[in-house]
Amino acid sequence: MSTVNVTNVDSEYMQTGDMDMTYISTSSQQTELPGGAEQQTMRVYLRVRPFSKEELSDKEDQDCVGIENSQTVTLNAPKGSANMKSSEKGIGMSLHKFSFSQIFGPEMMQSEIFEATVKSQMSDFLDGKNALLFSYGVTNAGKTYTIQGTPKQPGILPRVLDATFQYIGGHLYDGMDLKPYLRNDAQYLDPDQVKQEKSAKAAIFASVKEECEPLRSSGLESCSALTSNPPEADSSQFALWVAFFEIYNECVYDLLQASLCSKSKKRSSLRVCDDGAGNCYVKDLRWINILTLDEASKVLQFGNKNRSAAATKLNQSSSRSHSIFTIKLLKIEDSTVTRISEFSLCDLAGSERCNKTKTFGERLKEAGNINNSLLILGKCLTALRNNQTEGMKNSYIPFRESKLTKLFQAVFCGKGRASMIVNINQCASTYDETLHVMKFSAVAKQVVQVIPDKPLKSLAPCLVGRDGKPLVKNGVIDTQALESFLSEEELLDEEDEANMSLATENELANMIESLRTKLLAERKRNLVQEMEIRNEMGDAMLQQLMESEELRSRQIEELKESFEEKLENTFEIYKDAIREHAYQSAMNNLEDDYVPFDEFTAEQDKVETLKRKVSELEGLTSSIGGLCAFPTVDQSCQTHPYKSTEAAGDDRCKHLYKEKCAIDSICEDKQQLILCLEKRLKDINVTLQNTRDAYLEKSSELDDLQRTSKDQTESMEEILWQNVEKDREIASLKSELAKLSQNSHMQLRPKRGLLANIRDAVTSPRKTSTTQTPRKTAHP
Ligand SMILES: Nc1ncnc2c1ncn2[C@@H]1O[C@H](COP(=O)(O)OP(=O)(O)OP(=O)(O)O)[C@@H](O)[C@H]1O
Repeated sequence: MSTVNVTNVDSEYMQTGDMDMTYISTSSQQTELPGGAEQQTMRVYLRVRPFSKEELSDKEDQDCVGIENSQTVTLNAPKGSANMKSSEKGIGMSLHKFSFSQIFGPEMMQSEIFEATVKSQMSDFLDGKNALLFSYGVTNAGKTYTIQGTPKQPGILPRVLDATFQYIGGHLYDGMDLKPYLRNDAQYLDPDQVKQEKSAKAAIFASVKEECEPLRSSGLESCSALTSNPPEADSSQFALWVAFFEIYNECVYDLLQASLCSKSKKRSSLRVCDDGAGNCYVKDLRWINILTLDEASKVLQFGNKNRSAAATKLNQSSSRSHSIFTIKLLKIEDSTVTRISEFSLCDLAGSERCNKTKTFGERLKEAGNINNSLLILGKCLTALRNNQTEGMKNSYIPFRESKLTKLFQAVFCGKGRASMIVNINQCASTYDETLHVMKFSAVAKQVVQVIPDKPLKSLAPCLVGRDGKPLVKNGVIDTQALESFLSEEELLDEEDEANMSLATENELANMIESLRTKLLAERKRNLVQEMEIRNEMGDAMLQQLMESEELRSRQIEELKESFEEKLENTFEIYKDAIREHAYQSAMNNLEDDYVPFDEFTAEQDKVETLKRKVSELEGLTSSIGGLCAFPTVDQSCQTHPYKSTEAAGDDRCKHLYKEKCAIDSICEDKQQLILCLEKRLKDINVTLQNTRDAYLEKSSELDDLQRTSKDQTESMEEILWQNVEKDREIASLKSELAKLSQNSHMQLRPKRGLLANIRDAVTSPRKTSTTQTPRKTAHP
């Protein structure tokens, strides 16, 4: 096996060689947090028990356990063990290495164990904080020996009691009228109740009188005081109350019930309830006020007599239950309890497996329950560890799945410091179970605890009277709150079966009647609560809907505005472009035929003048023709008798005729010009017509564009219409919601989950609205 440096390695386990598996966690890290709180990994100690004579003669010593140093131990699989067999098949390793906060070898004395393990918890306890110590291991590994010890070798418990009495010194409160109540509170007892307490205590002591050996006489001298005593001048006093109970087959039994000693009667189990602040406690558990160490010793002996100690093949006096001894220290100032701290020492049942112990019937059930509660403890520790590991998803911690973890949930969640002593023997025959225990402890060692510097304010005790109603809490009497959680805890219980078999028919009927009344009250309370939650959720949903509606309308308004602006801009651009285009086209067409206006009017004037001249000449010609028929040139020369006058007239005619011809030709030219101008006019008209056509064409394009923009406007209107539909949906949702809350007033609906109901309520109207709402037809 290769050696590894075990310090500062932070993995759960790592392989260090062919046949070597190392399970190490960072050795107990302690960090100071702001505000003085302390954060550290759970302290897990290992105690290795010495071999007994029988074990040595049975050749149980096969070097399975090797202590390397004060924090590292190796486990070497012996031949024939399941672990060796699987490692031979290539599954897993045969050599395992584990690290602990501290390892105690077989030679370690009880006093050394006490000093090294519970020192910090002890001072926490005396300082007003809670502490929890587990002993965990396979059966016959030395758990009870470590916790309780023997009269000659007292274990941790008697030493804790002794150290507490040493601390209290002369400040002991012997009034017995202030008693622990629920989990963290105290009750003020009237004289009658004090009498009852005294007689119960006397009954216990009477039954153990003869057998009791005072603890102090048997070796507690070495127990040193862990903290300095309260100063003499300090007027505060301390009362010490103890309880002793066991969890057997997932039922809680009080080990200090006097009746338990008689075998004829069946034991009644106690209920684990919630005090309303998330702290579980054992209801009706007997608390005994102890004034001396001798009294404590008697209480312990009495409880031990009651323990379920059924014989198994491995250990004739093996304890088959988890036994829990709890000490409560009440600090009393001016007749008021100002502080309560609790130290629980839990001796867990053996963690062996069924096949190994050859268990059958009742023993098989025991083993199942033991393994189950240890499994849940392991699950809780694993979940706690995982939740504290960065990057790991927060997982559910199954505290409430077993009585054991339910009771100590608060301690694991920061209301105290927990530590664990893992007990192992070195026997080859129990190697596989021992390996299992070691792996479990590797997980426990990685659980981080945050221990507050001062006792938590929320744990400040509440003092209650005989009726259980608080006298004062934070200076204010809060009877209503207490009443509500007391009625709750009555109803929170899961198991009454254990008591049922003992009850008479009448008692059962009464019980049923009272349960029915409680059930009705509980239903009523639930209904009110459900209504409140519904209303709250309804209001929240309505608020959310209104906000989202407002946001959507705002968005639509903005969208609409931006669209309109864009459309207007586009229109303007198109209009300008069309105007420009029409002008350009007109200019292009006109350019070729362009006649300056002045020239054109001058031409027209000339034409008019010429026309006038032509008509004058025509008038003149016709008047001459009236006097003498105008002859042809040859004819006039042959026929006229008076030649001289005739010749003069002929010349004039000829001259006129020439003038007329010249004028005719000018007229003809002018006519030509007019025709030409008319033709040009026609051409200009055609050009104008073309320009108008082009303009019309562009106009139609503009119309198209307008139509397109109209379509866009319509699609926007469509969006707006959809919005209206959404509004309708919202309105229908609101009315549905109102109906729902009305319904919840009217009838108690089966509790199938509030969220499911709301989801139904929310989804059903949506479906109908989407299928039935008529769609708006598009505008033409
Ligand atoms: N460190 C030790 N030194 C001497 N004897 C020890 C030591 N540890 C345990 N023993 C003895 O071993 C036997 C078994 O121890 P114990 O009853 O404490 O085991 P256990 O783990 O509590 O068993 P179970 O789970 O069955 O109750 C007892 O006789 C006890 O006295």
